[in-house]
Amino acid sequence: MISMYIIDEQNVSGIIENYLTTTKTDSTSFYLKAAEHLISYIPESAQRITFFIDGSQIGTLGAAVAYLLSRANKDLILFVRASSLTEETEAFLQILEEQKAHIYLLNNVNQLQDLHAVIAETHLIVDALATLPKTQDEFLFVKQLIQVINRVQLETLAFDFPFYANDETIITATNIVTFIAAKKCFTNTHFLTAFGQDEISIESLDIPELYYQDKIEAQYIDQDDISDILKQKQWSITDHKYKFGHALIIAGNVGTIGAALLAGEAALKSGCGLVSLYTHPELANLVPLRNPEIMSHAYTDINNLQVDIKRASSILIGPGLGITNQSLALLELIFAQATCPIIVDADALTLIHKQPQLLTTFSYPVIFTPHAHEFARFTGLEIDEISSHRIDVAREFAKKYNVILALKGYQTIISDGITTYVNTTGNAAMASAGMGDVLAGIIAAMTAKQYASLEATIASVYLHGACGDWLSIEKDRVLATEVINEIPDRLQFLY
Ligand SMILES: NC(=O)C1=CN([C@@H]2O[C@H](COP(=O)(O)OP(=O)(O)OC[C@H]3O[C@@H](n4cnc5c(N)ncnc54)[C@H](O)[C@@H]3O)[C@@H](O)[C@H]2O)[C@@H](O)CC1
Ligand SMILES: Nc1ncnc2c1ncn2[C@@H]1O[C@H](COP(=O)(O)OP(=O)(O)O)[C@@H](O)[C@H]1O
Repeated sequence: MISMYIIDEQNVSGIIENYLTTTKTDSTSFYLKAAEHLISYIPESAQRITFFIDGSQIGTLGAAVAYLLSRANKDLILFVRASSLTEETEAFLQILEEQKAHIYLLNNVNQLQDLHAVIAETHLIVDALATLPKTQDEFLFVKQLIQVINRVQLETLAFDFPFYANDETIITATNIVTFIAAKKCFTNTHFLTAFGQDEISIESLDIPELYYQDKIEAQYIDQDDISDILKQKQWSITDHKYKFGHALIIAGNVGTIGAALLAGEAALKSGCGLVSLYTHPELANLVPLRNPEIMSHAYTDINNLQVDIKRASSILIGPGLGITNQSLALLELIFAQATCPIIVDADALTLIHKQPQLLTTFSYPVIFTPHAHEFARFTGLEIDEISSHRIDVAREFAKKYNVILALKGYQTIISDGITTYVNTTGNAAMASAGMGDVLAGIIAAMTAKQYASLEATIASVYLHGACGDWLSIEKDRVLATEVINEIPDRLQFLY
């Protein structure tokens, strides 16, 4: 990918227009130059091609490509969905008409009945539609249009993004060439389910970042970003364990001690110098049997806990903790006494929802790590609403509560309310019990090692997914403990 930035698909036309006006670039030359690049996405074997274009700048790019193809003697059918077109589109269409291309104005639902037969005769569909429906009538029309296009099951090249009516009705493109930067709709769960990253290419249109930097909504995280973060900390031969941080973990209950162990082990393997685990009194003595490096205590040992709260360089609360009054009291204690970053995970997220006043009093970084269900419970939003607007809901939540949010799932979104990142590692083989507990442990270690909280969260999410990706090369399913064992090698690789 040329650009790792993500912008709203609805801003592209405006960015192109602004660029052309500000730089006083001749617009026809601009579209023709772009079309010369775009033509390489049209398979040579496609002789008869259907174009769908509209009044947007994407539509103009479609018309410009059609114009070049007509000069290469391709047979073209253009369906134009617009009440008004750009001047350049009008000009391209006029020449295309003279060259005997078939051009139809698409504005009537009755036309859709015959559409299928016409498209089916062609070899390729180019979707250069970008103007989303504004009225209910337009919506119904567009929905039916997309259904007809999809029923033909032809190879389909989408310009900028596969046109959609709503989350369920998206043109099933086989290839996508997106302009300027990646698009926000690509992070929508429905879109992610329908398309793979491999199907998306980016064409910058030679528009410099200056013309869209105020429109950047988020950015994908790449390996270099993580290396840059990790390299900020260099260890010396004289370092002792406290230099590598002390993670305090409050986790586990009867039946879920595994969650506490997974978080603790993940923190250790992520390079934390010391892990203190406070857990259910009946279980504390079992912890060293599984992992002797972890210092274990009963969470009823409040005196020791208060000392550790002051000594810790990060505090993780929640994995397998249970939703009890005892857990709530521990959460309140942490929020009252912590002097370091706090990671709020799993059951602690559910508890904090009942005590929102806690979120008005803290003066240290707080990191929330919900999966979609936990986030829905916290925010009261429907899971569908979250899935469709992952960047927006994550950013708004982080801003509202002044926390760092990692909204987990495929392409985890991380935001501090100002800058938003989209993770590029991780896969469905990782969808197994305890995987979130491991991530929480990694974040606890990274924050304990004094990486800035946002950077620690980004690096942890990327590292966690990178372990899963590495393991899934040879396995269909990846266990949480396998990810833990992979951490040191992946960490070293990323440094
Ligand atoms: N070995 C262990 O001790 C384990 C303990 N765990 C702990 O068990 C407690 C409960 O965990 P959960 O919150 O996963 O509760 P559940 O596993 O009970 O899930 C609650 C609900 O969330 C839904 N859900 C889970 N993940 C989702 C996602 N990514 N998107 C949408 N819906 C989703 C489920 O369908 C379910 O309806 C936590 O404290 C957790 O840390 C789990 O991490 C599993 C492993
Ligand atoms: N399909 C997927 N693609 C990428 N990452 C995934 C996928 N499914 C799960 N994960 C990752 O695994 C972790 C699961 O966390 P969570 O749901 O809290 O699990 P648990 O409660 O069992 O510990 C998250 O970090 C999530 O991003």
